[in-house]
Amino acid sequence: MKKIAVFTSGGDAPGMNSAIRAVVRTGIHYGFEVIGIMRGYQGMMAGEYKKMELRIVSNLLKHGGTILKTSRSKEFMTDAGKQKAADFLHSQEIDGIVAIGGNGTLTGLLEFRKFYKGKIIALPGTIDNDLYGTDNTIGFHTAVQTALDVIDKIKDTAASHERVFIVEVMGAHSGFVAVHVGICGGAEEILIPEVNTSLLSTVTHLISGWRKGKTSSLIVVAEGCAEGGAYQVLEKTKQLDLSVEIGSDGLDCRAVVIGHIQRGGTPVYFDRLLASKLGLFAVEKLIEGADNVMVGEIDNKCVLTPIEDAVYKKKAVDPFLLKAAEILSI
Ligand SMILES: Nc1ncnc2c1ncn2[C@@H]1O[C@H](COP(=O)(O)OP(=O)(O)O)[C@@H](O)[C@H]1O
Ligand SMILES: O=P(O)(O)OC[C@H]1O[C@](O)(COP(=O)(O)O)[C@@H](O)[C@@H]1O
Repeated sequence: MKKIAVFTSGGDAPGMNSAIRAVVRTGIHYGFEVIGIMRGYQGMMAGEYKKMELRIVSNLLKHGGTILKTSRSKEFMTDAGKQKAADFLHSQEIDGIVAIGGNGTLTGLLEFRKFYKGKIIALPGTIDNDLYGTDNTIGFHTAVQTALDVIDKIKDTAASHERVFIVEVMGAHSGFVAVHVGICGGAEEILIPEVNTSLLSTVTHLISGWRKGKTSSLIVVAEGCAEGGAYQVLEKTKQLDLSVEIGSDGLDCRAVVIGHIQRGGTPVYFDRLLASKLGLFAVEKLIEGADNVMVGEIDNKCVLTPIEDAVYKKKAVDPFLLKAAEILSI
């Protein structure tokens, strides 16, 4: 093995740059040529790349986003697209690829295996933390901290106006961000895709808190929860008949969608450290012959998991955290 390629794909996540830096520096340290493919699978099909030198990755640790850019590509989902991408890698004599991305990127790698002859290794880069085989994904901690900073501000207004705020965080299919943000932001209720909750019981629980002296409340909603996003939850709440519980005035509710702010910004130390460790580990394992695996960290140890398991095995939200969220918000 002489030449490896690194790329970022799918939703960007803070810490991806630290991962690129670690892959490039480890590769060069062990005497490899490292190239950076631009714009994920899109750039791989178009043959867009640059040779990565040591100093290209200088001063990167503190920057959000990804210097290699990223994309979501429909063409790569076709066999013709994957063949084009493999032809490019074969023409450049690339012996192994290091992919940094989320669930979709890794699903793409499983398909790509049939087309590309070299070795394939993946790093978990997504704010969603929804990959099996790692306790945390690169970007998750920063996204949680960013959402929490917003919620701390919103809670000032909630307290001053004695309001209910329904705040939507990212997570189309998973509630990791919502649960962590909810516990740390002191949410009365957390709605996530993994748990079916009735809105009536959510609001009834909220009102029981007001009866015990609360004068403001926070509901954290993951964007993909069954009741919909924050604005849908707000509309449905308005339609509930709460006159018996709280009189004719109802609840004074507002909805906020935090959105893509959660994907950007300076990575917190945890994401830089995780990305640095996993980037180094990935290249070392690639050199040793690892293939079709994702690197991750479980109980502080770097581990390998087949990409198939990382994608298809379900990482569950910790039931202890759900219990903590419920008990600590009474
Ligand atoms: N089943 C699939 N087959 C081939 N490529 C896929 C498949 N699923 C996803 N991809 C590729 O991976 C890209 C990134 O996936 P996406 O879900 O958008 O982001 P993420 O990796 O952050 O979850 C997609 O735009 C697509 O090109
Ligand atoms: O950037 P887009 O296309 O609006 O994507 C939004 C989605 O990306 C995420 O932020 C991250 O998900 P992925 O890393 O799996 O792409 C999701 O939480 C959200 O649903």
